[in-house]
Amino acid sequence: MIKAENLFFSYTGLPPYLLEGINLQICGGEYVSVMGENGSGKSTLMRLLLKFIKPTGGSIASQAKRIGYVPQKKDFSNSDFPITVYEALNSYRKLLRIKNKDTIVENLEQVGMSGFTGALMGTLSGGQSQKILIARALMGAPDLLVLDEPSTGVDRKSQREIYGFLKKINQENGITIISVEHNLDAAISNSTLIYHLTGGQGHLCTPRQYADEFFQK
Ligand SMILES: Nc1ncnc2c1ncn2[C@@H]1O[C@H](COP(=O)(O)OP(=O)(O)OP(=O)(O)O)[C@@H](O)[C@H]1O
Repeated sequence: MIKAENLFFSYTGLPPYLLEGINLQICGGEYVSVMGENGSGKSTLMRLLLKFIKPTGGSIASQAKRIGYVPQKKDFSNSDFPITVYEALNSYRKLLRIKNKDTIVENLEQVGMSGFTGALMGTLSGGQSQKILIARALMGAPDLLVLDEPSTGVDRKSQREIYGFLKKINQENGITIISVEHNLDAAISNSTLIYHLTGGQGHLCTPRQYADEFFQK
């Protein structure tokens, strides 16, 4: 699905490198949680995989047909440009040139937010906005969904709903998921693999192996 080979990256293009010789292969159908300390380069690695930025060295190959992206939580409350949930999704629908307007309600239904079409984005709670961002990312039926800290600023109930939903679309619809996580419980109980990034390098392991390593420290 996605393969990074000998990936080097620094924001200046010069040493020292933030990412140093990353080799990562993620097969279709996996649910990979990317863990690591603040500043270890998790979001940067996601931006590289999404081709938003170019690697300083190495290569990235992706076989994903369509990628949905849920960025780090945004605060819509102070927006100078108030926009309803429907408008937010409809503009994205137009961008993707999806003709069927029913897609908007169908996607909102999937995340349990169909009653919120007329709500202003700025009036939604953290969990509600995150669900809307997930609904938006699912437009166009992606085969790969990339999320950056989906549970930040989200209460426990909404976290349970969001992770339950992500696990469901991974297991039932076969959508590959790569999710930057600080939530250890969620990573261990939901993902099929964990990618641990530290000191510019990473290693892939099972949630079980990760938990064993974590609790031995
Ligand atoms: N656009 C940028 N230009 C220069 N440096 C940046 C840029 N974006 C991030 N950095 C730096 O790169 C390093 C890694 O940032 P990144 O956001 O990838 O880490 P992270 O592991 O996702 O962190 P966190 O867990 O805090 O979200 C940090 O030192 C950050 O300051």
